[in-house]
Amino acid sequence: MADALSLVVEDLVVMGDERRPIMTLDRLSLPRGSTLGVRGPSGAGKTTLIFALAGLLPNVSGRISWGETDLTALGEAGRRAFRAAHVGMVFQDFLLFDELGPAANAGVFALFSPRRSRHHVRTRAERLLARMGLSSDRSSTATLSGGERQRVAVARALANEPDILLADEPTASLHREAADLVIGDLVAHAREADHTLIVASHDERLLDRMDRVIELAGGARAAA
Ligand SMILES: Nc1ncnc2c1ncn2[C@@H]1O[C@H](COP(=O)(O)OP(=O)(O)OP(=O)(O)O)[C@@H](O)[C@H]1O
Repeated sequence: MADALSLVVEDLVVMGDERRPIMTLDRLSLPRGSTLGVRGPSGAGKTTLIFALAGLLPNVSGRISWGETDLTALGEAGRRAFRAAHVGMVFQDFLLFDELGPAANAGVFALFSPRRSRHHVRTRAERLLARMGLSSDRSSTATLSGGERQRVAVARALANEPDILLADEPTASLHREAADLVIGDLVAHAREADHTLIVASHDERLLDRMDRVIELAGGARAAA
């Protein structure tokens, strides 16, 4: 596992399809291994910030430095390599493979892992699913409920033990009890080994567990 990384964001501007800024953040500094919540009204740019921090967006100016690496100075291939080495993501709309079962989805990173760590990723995925109360022997995720799909997506992100975990509304489609379990898993993952955790969320129970919370106002320049 790679060392945890600190984060420095400066003068971040993300441009939308019409070449207009859709998210701006003046400054954010996060020590390695800390947890951050991002709140803000719908459309404020929370998803955009999470995607930019993962290096998923092309039209980004300013600085996003994870340790020594400035993502805004890298091309697409460089950002992809950085993501593969460091970043786990929980997407708002899950992005599961419907035709694969929960275990195959949660353990999908085993396919891209070095041979020696594949078994570890798969075992960890199955352990996480069991802890979340999900049977791993179904052959498809198409018929799972929204909450169940959410838990598979969280298990997938955690199975790979990323040193940076970015999550977009990870509890949005869960009932309270399942949401609290997922919150416990995300925070435990961060605390276990000084992993960095950044979550965009409206869930106050989740935000309360973060070391810090920043507010995106949308449109206006934000600083943290
Ligand atoms: N590629 C794009 N081109 C133009 N505008 C975009 C693009 N992507 C997002 N937007 C707009 O940018 C704004 C921020 O979107 P974003 O999804 O980041 O908000 P959010 O805070 O995550 O909202 P929600 O809480 O509803 O998920 C929105 O007004 C959205 O419509």
